[in-house]
Amino acid sequence: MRISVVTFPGSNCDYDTYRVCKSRGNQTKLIWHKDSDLEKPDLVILPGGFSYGDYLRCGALARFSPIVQEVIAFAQKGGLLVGICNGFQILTECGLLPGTLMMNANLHFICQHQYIRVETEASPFTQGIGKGKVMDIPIAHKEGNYYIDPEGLKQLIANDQILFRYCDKQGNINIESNPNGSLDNIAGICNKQRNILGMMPHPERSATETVPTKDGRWIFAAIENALE
Ligand SMILES: NC(=O)CC[C@H](N)C(=O)O
Repeated sequence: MRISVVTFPGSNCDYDTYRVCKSRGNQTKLIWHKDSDLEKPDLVILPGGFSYGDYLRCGALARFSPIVQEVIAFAQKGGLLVGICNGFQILTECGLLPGTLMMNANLHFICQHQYIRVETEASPFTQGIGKGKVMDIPIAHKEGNYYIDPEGLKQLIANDQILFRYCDKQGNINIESNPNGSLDNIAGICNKQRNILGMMPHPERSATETVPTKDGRWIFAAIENALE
C-alpha cells in the first residue's frame, strides 16, 4: 500500500515511522508540512515529535500547517489516517478526534515501556489482533493525559471508539496501570466513522528486529490487511 508520513518542523519520529512502513514492503513517502499534495496515499500517518517546539500547546501550531487541510480532506473522504503521540495531539487540535491531551498527571515527561489492551477489533487498526490482547508498546510524552467531558466519554463508549487502554501485564486496567492520568485509562481512540486513529504509544518504536518489543507490528499488520 501507499503510505504518506508527514514531517512537521520538530517531528522526530517521522523517519522511524517511514523506515518501519518501508521495511514492511509499503511504498512510503515523507511529505513536508508545507507541501500541498499528499501524493495519493492509502494511509496517512502524522508521526510523533515536538512540532513547532511544543510551544503554546502540543499540536496547536501544527494544525495550521498547509498540508493539514489536505489531511482533513483525505480523512473526510474516508482515507485511513493515524496520529501517533504528537500526531494524536494534532488530530485533537484539528477537531478530527474528540477530547484533548493534557499535561501528564505527574507533570513529567514519561518515557517507558507500557502495556496497552486492545478494546475492540471493530476498526481497520485493530481488526484481527484480538479483543483483550495485551501489547507492550512504549510511550514517550509529556502531554498524554487524555480528557473528554462526561457526555463525550459516554459517546466514545457507546460508539465503541476506545481502541486501546493502558493496562498492566495481565491486562488489568486500574490506577496503577495508568501512566499519565488519562481518563478511563484511554490510550487510543478512533473517530465515529472509524477511519481515524489517534494513540499516544509508539507502535513504530516496537516494530523492528532491533528493539526488544515488537508488538507494534500487530497494528501495522492490521492496517495492511484492512487495505488489501
Ligand atoms: N513523542 C511525542 O510525540 C511527544 C509529543 C509531545 N512532544 C509531548 O511531549 O507530549
